[in-house]
Amino acid sequence: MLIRNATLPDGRQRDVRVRGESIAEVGRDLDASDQHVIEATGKRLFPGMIDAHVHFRQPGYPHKETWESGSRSAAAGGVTTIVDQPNTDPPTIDGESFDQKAEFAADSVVDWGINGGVTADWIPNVLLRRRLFALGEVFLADSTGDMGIESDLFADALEAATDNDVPVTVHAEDADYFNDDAKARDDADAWSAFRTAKAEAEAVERACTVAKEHDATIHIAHTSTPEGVDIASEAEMTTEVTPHHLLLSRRDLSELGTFGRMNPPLRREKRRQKLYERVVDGTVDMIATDHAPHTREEKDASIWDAPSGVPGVETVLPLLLAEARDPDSGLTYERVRDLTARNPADVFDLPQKGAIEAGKDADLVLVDTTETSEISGAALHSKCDWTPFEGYDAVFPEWTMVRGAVVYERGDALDAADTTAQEDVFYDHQGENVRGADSERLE
Ligand SMILES: NC(=O)N[C@@H](CC(=O)O)C(=O)O
Ligand SMILES: [Zn+2]
Ligand SMILES: [Zn+2]
Repeated sequence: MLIRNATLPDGRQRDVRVRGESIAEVGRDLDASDQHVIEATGKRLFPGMIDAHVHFRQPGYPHKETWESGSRSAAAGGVTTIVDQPNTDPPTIDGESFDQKAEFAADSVVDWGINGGVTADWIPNVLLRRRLFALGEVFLADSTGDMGIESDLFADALEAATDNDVPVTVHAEDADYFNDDAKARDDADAWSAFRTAKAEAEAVERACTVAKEHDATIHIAHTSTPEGVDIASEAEMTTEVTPHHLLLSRRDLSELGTFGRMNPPLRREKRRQKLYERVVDGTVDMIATDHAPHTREEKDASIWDAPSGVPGVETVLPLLLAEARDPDSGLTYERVRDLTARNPADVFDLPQKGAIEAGKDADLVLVDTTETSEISGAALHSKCDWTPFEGYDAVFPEWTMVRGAVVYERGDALDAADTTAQEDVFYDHQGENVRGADSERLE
């Protein structure tokens, strides 16, 4: 198959030849005889996004999301690899729970990784020898699933993971710095007042210190403050930022209400802007969504009762591409590529992923950045039919390819001239564990 005359993120126009599961060749005027040709003139081709932080909810909460619905949502958003977090039921903390989740993951149309969690009951020697993507998110405070742990256990877990060459990702909040005064309030902003910016900064600082003591590196999940990013970056640790912390602030809570409750919470507009600057200037390593679906019914509760978390896997790349269209944002298409593909592949050691180069997996997304459309929760493919980005401008993929197989085609992109809405199409495809097949499991 030949994708002809696509514009790459750096602006070069190239043909891309896909053979089997891989990119065979990237060049100009490649021979197209005997080839299925996809015409891409005027369109941009991106490496598929690696979203290192999603919650697909199976086993345990299939009414919120399943591997099928979550991975379709990912594919429709141009995400070709996802990494699932351990706060499912049962939590992913031992061999059995890992294997059970891996069976659910067989429903995924995109490639995947499974993270392992740490609780008092975890079985490190077994868990760390599975084909684990990373240990994490290790919860330094309670979030959905109440998996918060004490400092001593964190240090032990870090040591065990590092001994087994397993990366560690950390949910860094410290409940000692939560502001109990906020509990007297019942407006949506009370959650942001409660889980303070200082609680994040302190936890990042402590986690980085423990990591240095153990000669280990850690990756800080969903950093929501410029302070947290700076502390981690000065300690030479890596960070991710979610689309909601990048684009939303406490100002938006009057509209979002309890649907805007997540951990860590939305911050003040000034902090959001400083976080954005760090995403633009390269201090932040990657964007990851923390896709945390909950139903409308669940979210429609008091601020102290609503579950924490917002969906995001389908809207993240479309939102970033819309940002990159605007030269004033400072975010370039190249930077978007780095934040969504190159850097996560680098940080988490996925040499086969993250770039449009000969020899890499053919994980590709074709977009038309000359136009935007408005995000509508009802049109998304997640079981979660709402989004905090309702009405935002976005650039959705025309199609998404995983290891050489087109897994998703947008209905209205099939025949642009025909405006009678056509159905989006998903093609059968079995996503694979990016850490290798089960049968190759190490002893
Ligand atoms: N971020 C959230 O607010 N919620 C996540 C858990 C987490 O990532 O902390 C969830 O699983 O619902
Ligand atoms: Zn978290
Ligand atoms: Zn999370």
